[in-house]
Amino acid sequence: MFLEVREIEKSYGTGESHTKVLRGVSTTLERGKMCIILGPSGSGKSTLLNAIGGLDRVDKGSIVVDGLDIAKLEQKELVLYRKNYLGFIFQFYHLVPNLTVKENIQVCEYLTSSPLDLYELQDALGLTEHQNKFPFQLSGGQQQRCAIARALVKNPRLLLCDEPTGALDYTMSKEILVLLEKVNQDYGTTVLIVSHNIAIKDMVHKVIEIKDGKIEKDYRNETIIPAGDLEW
Ligand SMILES: Nc1ncnc2c1ncn2[C@@H]1O[C@H](COP(=O)(O)OP(=O)(O)OP(=O)(O)O)[C@@H](O)[C@H]1O
Repeated sequence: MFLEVREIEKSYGTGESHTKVLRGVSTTLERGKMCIILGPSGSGKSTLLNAIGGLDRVDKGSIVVDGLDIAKLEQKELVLYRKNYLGFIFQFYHLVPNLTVKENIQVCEYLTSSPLDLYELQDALGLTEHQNKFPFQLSGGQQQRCAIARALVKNPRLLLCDEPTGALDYTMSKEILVLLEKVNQDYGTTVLIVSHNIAIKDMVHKVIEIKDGKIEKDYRNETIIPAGDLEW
């Protein structure tokens, strides 16, 4: 199994402000599959994604990614894990404002000895004509495409997406979902998406629904609908 999450628990705060956010979460994901984590606001979706991404530590349980038990890693090893295994996409792109599209992607290209071809990637993501523009000269969808290219250039094994379409309108959201699907198909990248958009559950291989820090539903889709055909 590519990803195995076993009985993880996570709390924030102490005393009266103590909140148990993840209460024994277990799940798995096969290599090369797409998965969505759904659930109400505050249910623990981002906390789970951040734990898998090594951005936050869990209190109990284990998270094994491609054979690596990340809950056991020291801080320096966690940095290497994020560098060597992961790509991140967030709701608000987080591009470097004074770098062009191409330069934003290059920042991550230098993180690996075997990056994907920058120009092919720009082409695949429709960024070639925008490569010399700065983020403020781009639409939200174009900025997110740049963020996807930046996450992908180091050819990560796992792409973690926290509300990747949260700041985009319908058309641009769909364009980004089609791209994520293409990335999964063309590069075989395992993709884990946190979103409030329940339509996405029809285009992914696996659906996890969280409520109050526990998994309520966890199932595989028998059939999946192409992202371009989703309606919401
Ligand atoms: N660093 C933190 N310190 C304290 N509490 C936190 C921290 N991060 C998250 N929480 C709390 O943990 C709970 C779960 O947060 P999380 O962001 O995982 O939820 P979510 O399901 O992703 O919500 P949303 O859909 O609104 O983004 C919330 O009650 C939140 O306030």
